[in-house]
Amino acid sequence: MTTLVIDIGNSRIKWAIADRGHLLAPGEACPHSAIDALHGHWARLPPPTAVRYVTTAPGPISARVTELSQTLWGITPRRVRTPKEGAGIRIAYPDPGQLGTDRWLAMAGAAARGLLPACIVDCGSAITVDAVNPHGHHLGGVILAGLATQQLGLAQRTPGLPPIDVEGELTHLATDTRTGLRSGLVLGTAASVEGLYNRLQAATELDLRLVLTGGDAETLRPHLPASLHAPDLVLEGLAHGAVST
Ligand SMILES: Nc1ncnc2c1ncn2[C@@H]1O[C@H](COP(=O)(O)OP(=O)(O)OP(=O)(O)O)[C@@H](O)[C@H]1O
Ligand SMILES: CC(C)(CO)[C@@H](O)C(=O)NCCC(=O)O
Ligand SMILES: [K+]
Repeated sequence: MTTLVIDIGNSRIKWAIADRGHLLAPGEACPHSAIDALHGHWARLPPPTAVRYVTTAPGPISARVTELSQTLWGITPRRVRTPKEGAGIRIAYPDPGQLGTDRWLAMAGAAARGLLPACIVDCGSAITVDAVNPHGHHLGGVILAGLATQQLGLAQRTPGLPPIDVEGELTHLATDTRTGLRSGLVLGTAASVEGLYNRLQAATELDLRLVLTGGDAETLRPHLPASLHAPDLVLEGLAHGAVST
């Protein structure tokens, strides 16, 4: 009775096999451009009994994932969508369907791990920062550009600047262009997240646990106070939500 859970983000596809609400070993994240390689990975899996996915980027990639699942196992994957209330989370948006399903699932994953009250920061193509109280009530949140998205923006609008390599020295007092760009990206984004976290703590009057997930969580974490890294929170929420909703 295993379920293949898949998170189709704007940059990458993440997946794992889940059993009764818990993740077994997650697979490697796969860029959209490498989707054909998934066929090879999935063909080696013991056939799942169900396939569930979340997408923030509907279109050809979701269609391709659906086709792979149908070809390999004859299963049409179910797309999960944000409910008003589900998997231990009540959504703050008056129109819950507007909230990215990955955001609901990350909150559900945090609730399932007993991490509430929390400020959940999903560091993907976009960075989302959401506050959830101890009862699983989502209180709201914000969306900003992620690291790769910021890099792309600079590369397009300021083509005279060199490309940014996130590996290397970080300092607020950079004395060369590459260090300044890298430090602005990493330290500047971490400072944004920290500032938002502090403001959310003040606004909600809650002692929120700072929980990081998403592809850039590890890059940002060293520059954030006492944060907890939960690498597969969306997939965990998907595994958990699949059995509880
Ligand atoms: N091996 C890698 N390949 C590509 N991006 C990577 C890799 N490792 C880390 N990243 C970072 O991951 C980020 C994307 O994260 P993630 O895969 O969680 O996003 P996503 O789920 O596709 O996006 P979103 O949920 O916002 O639609 C990029 O900003 C990039 O810097
Ligand atoms: C913000 C992203 C892209 C983050 O993956 C996703 O959650 C999304 O497409 N959200 C829809 C808009 C919203 O959450 O309000
Ligand atoms: K995501």
